[in-house]
Formats: sequence, C-alpha cells, structure tokens
Amino acid sequence: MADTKARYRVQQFRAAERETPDYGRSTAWVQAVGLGFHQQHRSDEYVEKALSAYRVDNRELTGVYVDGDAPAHALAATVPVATYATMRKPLNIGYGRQLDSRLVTSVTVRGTHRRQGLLRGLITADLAAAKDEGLAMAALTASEGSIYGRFGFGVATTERSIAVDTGPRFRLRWEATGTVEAADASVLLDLAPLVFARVHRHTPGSIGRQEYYRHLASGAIGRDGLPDATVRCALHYDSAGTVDGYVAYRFKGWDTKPYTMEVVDLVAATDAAYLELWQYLGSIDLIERVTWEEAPVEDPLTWALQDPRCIESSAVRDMLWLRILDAPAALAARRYSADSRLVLEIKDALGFASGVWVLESDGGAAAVAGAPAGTEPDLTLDVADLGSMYLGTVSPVTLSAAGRIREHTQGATFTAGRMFAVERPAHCLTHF
Ligand SMILES: CC(=O)SCCNC(=O)CCNC(=O)[C@H](O)C(C)(C)COP(=O)(O)OP(=O)(O)OC[C@H]1O[C@@H](n2cnc3c(N)ncnc32)[C@H](O)[C@@H]1OP(=O)(O)O
Repeated sequence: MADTKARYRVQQFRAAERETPDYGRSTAWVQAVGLGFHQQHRSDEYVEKALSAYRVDNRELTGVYVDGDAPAHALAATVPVATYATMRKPLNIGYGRQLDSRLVTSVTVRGTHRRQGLLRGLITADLAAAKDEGLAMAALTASEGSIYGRFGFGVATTERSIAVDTGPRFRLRWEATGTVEAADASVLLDLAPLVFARVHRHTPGSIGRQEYYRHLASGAIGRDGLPDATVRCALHYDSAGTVDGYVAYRFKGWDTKPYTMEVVDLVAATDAAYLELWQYLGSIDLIERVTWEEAPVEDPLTWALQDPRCIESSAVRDMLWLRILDAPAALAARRYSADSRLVLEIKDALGFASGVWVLESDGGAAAVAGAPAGTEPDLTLDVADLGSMYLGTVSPVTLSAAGRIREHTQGATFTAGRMFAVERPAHCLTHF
C-alpha cells in the first residue's frame, strides 16, 4: 500500500471477547463488513456470536483506518474503511491428501475509498506473508468473477442452484440401505461437525469448515444472528445405526408457490446417505419443490432420478478459487492419476510461483524440480490456470482451447488432464 501510507493505518487483531478493552474495535470491524456487503446493521447479539465463532476459527482480522479524525456526523475514524480476514484450514487435494491453506474472506473497501489500491495492498502483503509462513495455497470464494484473477486466483470448483420438482414424477432408481429419521435441529450442533469431517476426508475440493456452519445447520444462528426456529432436520442412519448424513431445511411459507422446502445444509458421508436424504426430501407431504443453492454441478441426483428433468438447474457458477503460492510444494503435495513427465512454465504477475518446473509422477507420487536452464516447456500457463487445473475440475484441453494455456508439446494438455484428475468430482460445500 505504498501510495496510500500517508492516509491510512493498518491494524491486525483477533476477535476480542465482550467486556475486554478491544471489544469496540472488533465490533466496529464486524459492522464495517456488514456495510461493505450491504447487510443490515448487526445486532449486539449477532456481533457477539460472530466474534465468538471467529475466535474458534482463529481468524485474523485486518482493518484499514483513516488517519486523523472523521468529519462531524460521518462514521468515526474507529470504523475501518477496509476489512480483510484470514483463517488457516485444510483443503482436500484429492485421494484424501490435505494441504493447509490460507483462506481469505470478509474483503470490503468502503465506497468512498474504492479504487485507490487498498485491496491490492492488503492481498499482496497477505499472500506474501502466507508464503513466508510456509503455506503453498491460498483460497477464497468471490463476490464477483472479475476481481481475483489478476492476483493469481483461478476457479477450482463450481456449484449450481437447483429446484427439484418433488411431485409424482420424483422417483429415484435406488434401493434404500439405511433409514432417515426426523430430529430436532439442535442435535446438529454436535453432529454436523462429525458428519462433515467424514465428507471432508473423501471429497476433493472440500475446505475444513468454520465454526459458523454448525450454528447455521442447527438453527442456532439465523441470518439476523437470532435463533432461526424455522430450521428443521432429518438424519440418515446407515445399516449399523450410525448417523452418516443430515439435511437441515426450512419451509418457505404458504405464500411461496409451489410450496417449497429450502435446503439450508445437506451433508452426506456416503452415496446412500445422499440419495436417501433426497428420497426423504422428495417424500415430504404438502411440498411440491425443494431448492438448494449449493448443489454440485456433477450431481449423482441427476443420474439417480428416473426423470432427470425433475431438476431445474440455474446459476452454474464459480465457487472455490485457488491461488498457488509455492508451485513445487503444491505440485509435490498432489497424488497423480497417471504416470508421466511434464515441464510446466508458470507465469505469475506477483512472482510467488513463477518458474519452469519438471513434474514427474511415478505410481501416483510426484517428484518436482526446477528445470535446468534452457529446458523447453511442454506447457506455458498462468498460475491462476494451474489453480483451475489443480483439482481436475476443468480439463487443460479446454483451458488451451480458451487461449489460456499454451501447448508446446502436442498432447501435453491431454496428459496434464489425466495426471491432475481426482478420484471423484471436486466439490466444496463450504462458503467462507
Ligand atoms: C474474498 C471476498 O471477501 S470477496 C468480496 C469482495 N468484496 C466485495 O465485493 C464488496 C464490495 N466491493 C468492495 O468492497 C471493493 O470494491 C473491492 C474489495 C472489491 C475492491 O477494493 P478496491 O480497494 O477498490 O480495489 P483496488 O483499488 O485495490 O483494485 C485492485 C485492482 O482490482 C480491480 N478491481 C477492484 N474491484 C473490482 C471489481 N469489482 N471488478 C473488477 N475489477 C476490480 C481494480 O481495477 C484494480 O485493478 P488493477 O490494479 O489491475 O488496475
């Protein structure tokens, strides 16, 4: 933030507890985030719960403050004009491997201070710090698709919104092996993290969940911070009686037609749990439609339905964006689906991952080394595109067709696609 130093001060801190001297600073920070995302002024109860969850996640909060006093009647100088937060969580990078990653969240710059380099200053300094801490990967979910590519982030998973017709044509080709029971949503405060941990272990693209999710699923925290008594829940039990999936959902009300149930959180640790929870949702009386905003794009439900047109799919969109900070470390961390050798020339405008790297996989394990001077690369690509390839979501052949990857050795994009494939489609169930 070299050009703005004279006007701004940057502070980094942890979420303070109520009754401590720094509580006011943390409160102002939460309110500034709400302002940046056009949300309502937060109640005291909401702020306290949010800060408590941030402490569990060990979030680091950053605020940018205007030097000096604010003019009369304006927001006080103690309210940050820009906010930024980070957490460290594991990312499943395929075949059960985990890579600790820097998660970037709560990025806002007040409208009166926009386009002066505040975001650029915050994110470049933070990515450098993350690399210094030994992290090979950063991740975020974006409010707009046009912001983060320039900082080396690439789309690594996608999601979609679905509306499922649960009328008479809703029938699955599936013989139930477990059972589904209704439960009080409050049981999810304890159960949700246990079920999610199983899902996380076998889902490429999954990010360790923040504390907030179990509160959301259980109805302990609704959008306004108050308990949400409309949240209902059903649990899936396997044949041994172990809970291996849940769905939290709410009725949209008698004014919404067709009568609709909205999925709040659906987490299933087995294929059976997933389809049988859908069987349950499809069987709820008086309900004609079930909506879910965070459905996978490659969805077993589509293929299990006798009539796949029961699903109306909309808003297929980017979800998780990955930013490789250390190319050899991130490449070596992956297990590969095919044995081969590739020379990758990585371009990185911020310099963190630039270089020419030789990637050689043998029996799934990788050896990565800097290429000797003069080595011709097989592929040239931006670090953002390596992030997009990393979990196998998009084929490098497609990225080449889009003019993003340059193929110098014929067939190298196809080879890269076979190498980077993961054992099941990447999907991230966790927004942050
Ligand atoms: C991970 C998350 O939290 S995602 C949430 C992001 N936040 C929001 O969407 C809330 C509303 N928007 C904002 O608060 C701000 O407009 C921000 C945070 C998006 C941008 O902050 P600013 O300080 O204005 O950005 P800054 O001046 O540093 O711009 C950096 C670069 O990004 C570009 N940029 C900034 N915002 C946008 C945008 N919305 N769309 C496209 N490009 C953008 C700038 O043009 C600039 O490009 P350049 O350096 O290559 O010339």
